[in-house]
Amino acid sequence: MCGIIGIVATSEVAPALYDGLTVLQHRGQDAAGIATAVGTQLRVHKGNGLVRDVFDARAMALLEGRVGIAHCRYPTAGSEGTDEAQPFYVNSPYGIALAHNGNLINTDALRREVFEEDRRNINTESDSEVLLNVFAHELDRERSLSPESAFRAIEGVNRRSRGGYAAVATVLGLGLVAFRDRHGIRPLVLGKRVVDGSDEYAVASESVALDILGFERVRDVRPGEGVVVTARGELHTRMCAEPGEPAPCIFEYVYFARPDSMIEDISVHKARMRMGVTLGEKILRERPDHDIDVVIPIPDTSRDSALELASVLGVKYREGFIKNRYVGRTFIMPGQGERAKSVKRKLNPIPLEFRGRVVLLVDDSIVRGTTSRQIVQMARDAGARKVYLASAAPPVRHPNIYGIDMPTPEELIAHGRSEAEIERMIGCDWLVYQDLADLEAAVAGPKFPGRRFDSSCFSGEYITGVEPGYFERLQQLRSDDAKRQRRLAL
Ligand SMILES: O=P(O)(O)OC[C@H]1O[C@H](OP(=O)(O)OP(=O)(O)O)[C@H](O)[C@@H]1O
Ligand SMILES: NC(=O)CC[C@H](N)C(=O)O
Ligand SMILES: [Mg+2]
Repeated sequence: MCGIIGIVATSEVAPALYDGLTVLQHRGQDAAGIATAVGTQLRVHKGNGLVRDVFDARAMALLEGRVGIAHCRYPTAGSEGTDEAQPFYVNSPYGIALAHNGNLINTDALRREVFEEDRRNINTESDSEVLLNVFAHELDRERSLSPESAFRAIEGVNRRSRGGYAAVATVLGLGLVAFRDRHGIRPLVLGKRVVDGSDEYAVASESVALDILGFERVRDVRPGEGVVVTARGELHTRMCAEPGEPAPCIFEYVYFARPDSMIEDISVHKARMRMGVTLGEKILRERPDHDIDVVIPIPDTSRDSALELASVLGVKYREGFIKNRYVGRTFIMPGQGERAKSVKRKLNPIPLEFRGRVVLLVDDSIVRGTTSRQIVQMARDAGARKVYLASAAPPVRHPNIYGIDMPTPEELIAHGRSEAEIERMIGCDWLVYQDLADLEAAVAGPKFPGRRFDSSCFSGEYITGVEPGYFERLQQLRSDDAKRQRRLAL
């Protein structure tokens, strides 16, 4: 899952883009980049690493301009190489830089089309470079450059592209362009601030980026909608696709987004608290005579749910694992070896919270099972009498194809396994998962009952449909094994 942000201001935007990226860092730790428009030039600086490692004073000085976009990357396509860091750039028409969060599922067909019919070169394996070239080609068909022509180009993109995408672009001579796929799978939110009487706008993956930059959250960009903010600060919006059924990704609420963000008018923090309540109620239903002494969250993401769950059970909540704040998120690391090592470096138990106790560990989700297997063992080693495990999300049994890098069913611990088998593999005394209907109701909350989400990694239902052979090809390209081979070749 990547983080994107675009800003049009009345003063230099690079410092704000940088600050915005630092609060979107949890969405992608592999690479980062900023592109700004100044006069007739696009300035781009990008590289592998965390935001703070990619930019230094020299790079920031280069990034002049009052219109710009930025990206932090967690790859779902292509390699982890520097040349696939974003934003991507094309010099024609006008000069366009684009940053993308999501994953296209018709990349191969589009890549062929772009080369054979649009006669454009794609230099990397990245789906985002394909998306940029589709947009560039569609814009090139227009006679002039205006918000209207950009909207028609976005219509073209939406007609041709399938998958999950939220994108920001800067087009020389126009300003900032942003768009979102017709199901709104990936998030994108619009913000506004007034500086010395002038309007300034920003779009970002998460509202937390708007908050820290002093932009007020106006609303989410609608599924299929295009947004243009001209370099002079005029906002234009238009629907650029046949309306599709909205299906925002539920995994944003489960794991990806920061709790202090609002997505689709739903507070991520509140959604997680409600997940804790419904999971607690399930435990009370299924194990009314439970013997749990203490509820312990697996930091960071599960905290909101664990606290509420403990209160529903009427059991005390304790922080039993201390997280090394200098180790990043482990789930979004590229290789299994690195992920497994990082859990140990990241979490350390406080034995007195475990010794002689029956503990219920709570995590937001169990994906590959890397975290839970180690954590359960750590709890036992720290002296727990019994170790139970609760997951605020249902079993992840199916690949995600819209921007979360879980492409290979065999790598998912729950794929093709019953809950009893998973329990045995994880080594806990019992395991409880949230039911999907409860998760969806918890996220929708009282304000949006019955709202539909993209829950494909739990249900196996893909709102875009999937071409035959797609999963097999994805697996060949993106399994941990394939990634290891590619890294060796770099
Ligand atoms: O079953 P797994 O494959 O281990 O994946 C699931 C775990 O990974 C994530 O934690 P992560 O360390 O990435 O981030 P966090 O600190 O935000 O919880 C998530 O919160 C789970 O703890
Ligand atoms: N997680 C994402 O949003 C990834 C964006 C894009 N598919 C890439 O791999 O760079
Ligand atoms: Mg975690």
